[in-house]
Amino acid sequence: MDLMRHSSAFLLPSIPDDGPPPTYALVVLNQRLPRFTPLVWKHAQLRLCADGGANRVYDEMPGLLADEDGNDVRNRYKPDAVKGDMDSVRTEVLEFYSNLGTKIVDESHDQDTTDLHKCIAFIRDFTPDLDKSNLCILVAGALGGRFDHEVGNINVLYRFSTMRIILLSDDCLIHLLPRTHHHEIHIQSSVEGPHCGLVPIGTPSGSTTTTGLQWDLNDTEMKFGGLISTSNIVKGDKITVQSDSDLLWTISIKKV
Ligand SMILES: Nc1ncnc2c1ncn2[C@@H]1O[C@H](COP(=O)(O)OP(=O)(O)OP(=O)(O)O)[C@@H](O)[C@H]1O
Ligand SMILES: Cc1ncc(C[n+]2csc(CCO)c2C)c(N)n1
Repeated sequence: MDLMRHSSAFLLPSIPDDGPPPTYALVVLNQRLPRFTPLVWKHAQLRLCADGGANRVYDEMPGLLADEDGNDVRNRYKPDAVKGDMDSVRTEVLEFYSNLGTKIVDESHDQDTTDLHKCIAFIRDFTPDLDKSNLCILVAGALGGRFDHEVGNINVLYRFSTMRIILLSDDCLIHLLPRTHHHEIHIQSSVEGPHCGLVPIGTPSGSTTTTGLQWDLNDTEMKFGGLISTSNIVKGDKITVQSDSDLLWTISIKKV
């Protein structure tokens, strides 16, 4: 079985030169911007706002870069596209970015998929210039907030399970570990950990085996209603996971 490597290097000021770095794309959702949004914005080669996410960039980016001129920040942090059903983005914000050259994609006819879903499908299908050979999509503001939205955001990990997508908040990140691979998670201990979890959402896991955790699993069954691994602790700088089911990996983000 093939090995999949994971790293939160995008939270570091500069990405270490220890192998080919992923191409990052950023999707900003309609929640308070995580404090590291300007950093991941710089690492990303494509930046999208999901509907009301554009209001957040417009309203909050200047506050995250308080030592810079606010108007200058607004002009420099220009999304490549705003996409969604357009019921939350303000008209003045749409006009501001469209005058700067941002692509506006109105999909108000589709009331069956979320704005995040629409953004991921757009990245997959309509960005021919983006190198997708090692693409990692970062989603800012995906956690903490309305529970229906959080669950909808997690469901997007499953609907696009062959794409690398990382849900982010100020406090933690979540991504999928597909059962089709063995996994090696390289811990960036200056910015993440030690609290972590492995959660079998969707289907129970008959067997999961890990190394590098305080409470490692050894051919262990996990299911809702039984054991799931929450409040675990990373011990080493490398965690390995193999499972017969898709699992969610979550790790805390440090307030540095
Ligand atoms: N409170 C929240 N918690 C988590 N994610 C959120 C939250 N609010 C918005 N989002 C995410 O941001 C995206 C865009 O948000 P927006 O408010 O524009 O959506 P919406 O479709 O108008 O939502 P609704 O009509 O259900 O309030 C959503 O699709 C969702 O992924
Ligand atoms: C069974 C079912 N439940 C909820 C919705 C509503 N909904 C889901 S995604 C979305 C778009 C949000 O921007 C809306 C309105 C639906 N269509 N079908």
